[in-house]
Amino acid sequence: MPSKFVKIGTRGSKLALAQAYETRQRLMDAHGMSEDQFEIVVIKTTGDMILDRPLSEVGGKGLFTKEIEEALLDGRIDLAVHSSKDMPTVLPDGLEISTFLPREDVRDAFISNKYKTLAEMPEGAVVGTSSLRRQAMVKKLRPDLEVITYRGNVQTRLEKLEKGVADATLLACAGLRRLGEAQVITSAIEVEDFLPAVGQGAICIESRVGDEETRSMLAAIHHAETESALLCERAFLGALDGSCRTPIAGLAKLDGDQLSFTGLVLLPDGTEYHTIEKSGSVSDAAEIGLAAANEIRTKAGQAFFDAILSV
Ligand SMILES: NCc1[nH]cc(CCC(=O)O)c1CC(=O)O
Repeated sequence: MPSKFVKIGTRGSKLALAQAYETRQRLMDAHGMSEDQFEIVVIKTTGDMILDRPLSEVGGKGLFTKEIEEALLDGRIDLAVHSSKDMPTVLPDGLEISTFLPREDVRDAFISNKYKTLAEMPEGAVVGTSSLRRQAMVKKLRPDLEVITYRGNVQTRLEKLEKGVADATLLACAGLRRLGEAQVITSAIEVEDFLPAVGQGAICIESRVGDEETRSMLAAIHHAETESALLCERAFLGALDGSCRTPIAGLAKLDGDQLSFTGLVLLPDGTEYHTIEKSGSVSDAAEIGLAAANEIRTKAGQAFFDAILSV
């Protein structure tokens, strides 16, 4: 049993705290540790402070991670818990993603008090979302709907729905489940219709390179299948120079030692999109993601990528 006192760094949103508590609980179960051997250290990030603009307008990478990574490098925390979806593909020197927890439901949820599915919405109905990927995919499936962008955490987005600012919204099933809010899901949208963001539903844990004590403690809660899927998806995103704010989707599925990846890139207005499918051995997860990125770049052309990366 680790004798050390463990400091877990996290953002302060309800979802981030739920992820930190899940990590703490898994460590307690794996090592017979007690809650008082942990401290949850809440760190405010740039992304938490700017609430009045879409993140795509704020720009810059690592809006939800930079301040937490500084605390990790300074030794103020021993490990940081993140949504993989919000993690940049390039980490600062000296840090690594050492651990993935078992992935939750990867699907997006359709949430509405008026309609049961996206397909059922009448022409001109309003979907509110903060994500360019979701905006683009709604436009691809239903060009006749209106999409408005709004920001805020899961709670404030649900409140906006209550107030009638939009007729429906889309959120990750995983986040809602972790918040204990799964009852608000009107219907889960299958990934064949609505491809999730790279990393959606997967919690990852970042630690210092060379901190073997923390690493070996974390090894007991690591989920290798999730890591393989994420290696593939993050290689795809990284090679395309995308982030959680670009209209890029990707999902790797594992079946025994086989991995199949689907990737999708879209213009924000949904008028043009390109898909790619690649499969191979799980041991080549990152190579499959890279190959998919190279093929989709050739397929879509550089002008298309210049357009989506400058939005
Ligand atoms: N960008 C915010 C964010 N980051 C991770 C999740 C959901 C949880 C997850 O995908 O693990 C969310 C909210 C959402 O998209 O609904």
